[in-house]
Amino acid sequence: MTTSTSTPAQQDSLVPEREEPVINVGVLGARGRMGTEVVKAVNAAADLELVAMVDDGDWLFNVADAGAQVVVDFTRPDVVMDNIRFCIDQNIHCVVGTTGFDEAKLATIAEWLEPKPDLGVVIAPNFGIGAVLLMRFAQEAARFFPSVEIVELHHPNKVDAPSGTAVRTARLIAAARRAAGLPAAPDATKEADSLPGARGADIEGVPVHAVRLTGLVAHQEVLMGAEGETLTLRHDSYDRASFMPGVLLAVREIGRRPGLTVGIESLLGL
Ligand SMILES: NC(=O)C1=CN([C@@H]2O[C@H](COP(=O)(O)OP(=O)(O)OC[C@H]3O[C@@H](n4cnc5c(N)ncnc54)[C@H](O)[C@@H]3O)[C@@H](O)[C@H]2O)C=CC1
Ligand SMILES: O=C(O)C1=N[C@H](C(=O)O)C[C@H](O)C1
Repeated sequence: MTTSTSTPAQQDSLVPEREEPVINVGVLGARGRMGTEVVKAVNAAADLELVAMVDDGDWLFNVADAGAQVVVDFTRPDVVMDNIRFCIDQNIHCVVGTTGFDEAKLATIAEWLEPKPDLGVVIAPNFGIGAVLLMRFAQEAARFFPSVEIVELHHPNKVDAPSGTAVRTARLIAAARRAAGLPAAPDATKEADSLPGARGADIEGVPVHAVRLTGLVAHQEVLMGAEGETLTLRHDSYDRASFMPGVLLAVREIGRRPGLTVGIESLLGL
């Protein structure tokens, strides 16, 4: 069903030591690239029970009927809000890897959660531990470098561009720069003599470039420059198994984290 060569132990490297009751898990987007990997990882985890696999055209109520306590969503940006609404209505915790969230959508989800104080939604643009660390390192370094650009590189079937990770990284860098009193690079992507698009997308003053290439999975570089030196931070996901420890951590933790959590940094103790 998948091409991953990782072992269950590798996929479950953040498994807790303590004994916990089994958690019933439903997967939305179960036949997709990520959903397939999640199904495999949940099946390999002794403390998780896969109770429902739902894909496009399937009956969404299957997850509720099957008694899912946590749903994992890797679907599409245009359907994920409806899925989250459904899960909240059904009192099911939601771990969401699907991309495409802006502040307005996050605020809507927080509103939906208000009357359900015990329910949790975790939305993470990237569940890869290395990618989360890259974002943190980029934030740390941002105030020391006047120039910064992001290059994200993915498989050619990716639905969105730029990636959710690149958008979040750019916003975190921009916030760190503002906090340090650095100016946003003025019109960083709009040089007078450039072909439109040649300087990438402008996200809060950070140019973001998206590469789509057969052979790639998910990769990101943050390039920072100062007089006479550059710093390059790079992360590579060569296999979708790399996202699974983060996904399983969120599935196990969400019952203890009511409300909306964006990113898995807090779950990792960062
Ligand atoms: N947060 C993270 O760590 C990661 C996030 N992603 C994101 O996850 C999303 C999915 O990526 P892939 O798995 O590569 O896409 P994919 O296209 O392989 O899979 C999406 C699946 O969702 C299904 N689907 C569509 N509408 C549905 C609905 N209403 N209900 C249930 N299933 C539905 C599709 O039929 C498909 O099987 C994208 O937004 C991607 O950016 C991908 C990798 C890692
Ligand atoms: O679609 C993908 O593949 C990925 N999507 C996420 C994103 O948009 O950031 C995470 C990772 O980059 C893989």
